[in-house]
Amino acid sequence: MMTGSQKVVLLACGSYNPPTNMHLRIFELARDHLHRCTNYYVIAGLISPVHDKYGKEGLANSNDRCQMGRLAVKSSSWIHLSDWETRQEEWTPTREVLQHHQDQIDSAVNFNTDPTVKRQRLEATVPWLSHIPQLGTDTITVKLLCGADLLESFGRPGVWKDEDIETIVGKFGIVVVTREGSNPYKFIYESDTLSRLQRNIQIVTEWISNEVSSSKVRRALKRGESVKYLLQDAVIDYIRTHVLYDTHNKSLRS
Ligand SMILES: Nc1ncnc2c1ncn2[C@@H]1O[C@H](COP(=O)(O)OP(=O)(O)OP(=O)(O)O)[C@@H](O)[C@H]1O
Ligand SMILES: NC(=O)c1ccc[n+]([C@@H]2O[C@H](COP(=O)(O)O)[C@@H](O)[C@H]2O)c1
Repeated sequence: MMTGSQKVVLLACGSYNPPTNMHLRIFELARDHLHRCTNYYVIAGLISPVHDKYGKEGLANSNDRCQMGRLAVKSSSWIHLSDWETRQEEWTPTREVLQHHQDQIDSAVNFNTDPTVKRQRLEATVPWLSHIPQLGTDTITVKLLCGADLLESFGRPGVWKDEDIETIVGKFGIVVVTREGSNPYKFIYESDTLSRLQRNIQIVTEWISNEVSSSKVRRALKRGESVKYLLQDAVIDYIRTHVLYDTHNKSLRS
């Protein structure tokens, strides 16, 4: 970590229905870009699966989505799963999800300067934070990590409140990974709010474009087609064992 850099936690929200290797890849791409091109130093990544009451069609239950998320992030030393959203009574808007994790981090950082005491308390209360070796007393900012499709959903009427967009981008900041079929530069140019807040938007170009999406994976699973190398093997095993995504009677090829 270079002196003067700003510590960051990247939080990505989504259905994770199921978590794919692209969900992990966008974290690696974003971290690599931020370290090479900005002053940000990424200390952790967080995957936050959405609440069951978000009500998206075909959403597997959150317990299964969190279990698959935990299995998926096992291949990473710095990406963790946060099940906080799924444990709430209702769906939580993304601005509040970011704020909750920011508050957790702030209270952990300020709690106690004795590293042993701090770690013990974190292990008991916020295990993902206790895994961060560089947790000192510096300010840590949570940023939203997303694909360009999520950024473009900001423009869909009635989906996001204007004040939430203002806070998410203006206060926290957003890191956007390009995705086939989206043009985040044009989208930002056409939005007065996003153009004004452009300093807080990092765009990361995925040159090795790969249109893996959870919906395509679900379709393949339903047809009994192989999804090996699109998902972590442990996630495929979990789907098979728990007969998710209409895989019954299908001999899921691995
Ligand atoms: N191939 C990809 N490239 C860039 N970003 C992606 C890609 N797949 C997922 N993401 C991003 O990961 C986050 C979580 O995505 P989500 O769980 O909604 O996955 P999805 O594959 O888009 O789902 P679905 O196909 O079910 O709509 C979102 O910000 C989304 O834009
Ligand atoms: N107003 C909001 O805060 C808002 C609106 C739409 C989607 N989201 C979040 O975006 C993520 C992805 O949603 P979609 O799969 O519908 O694109 C989910 O985690 C969801 O909670 C938040």
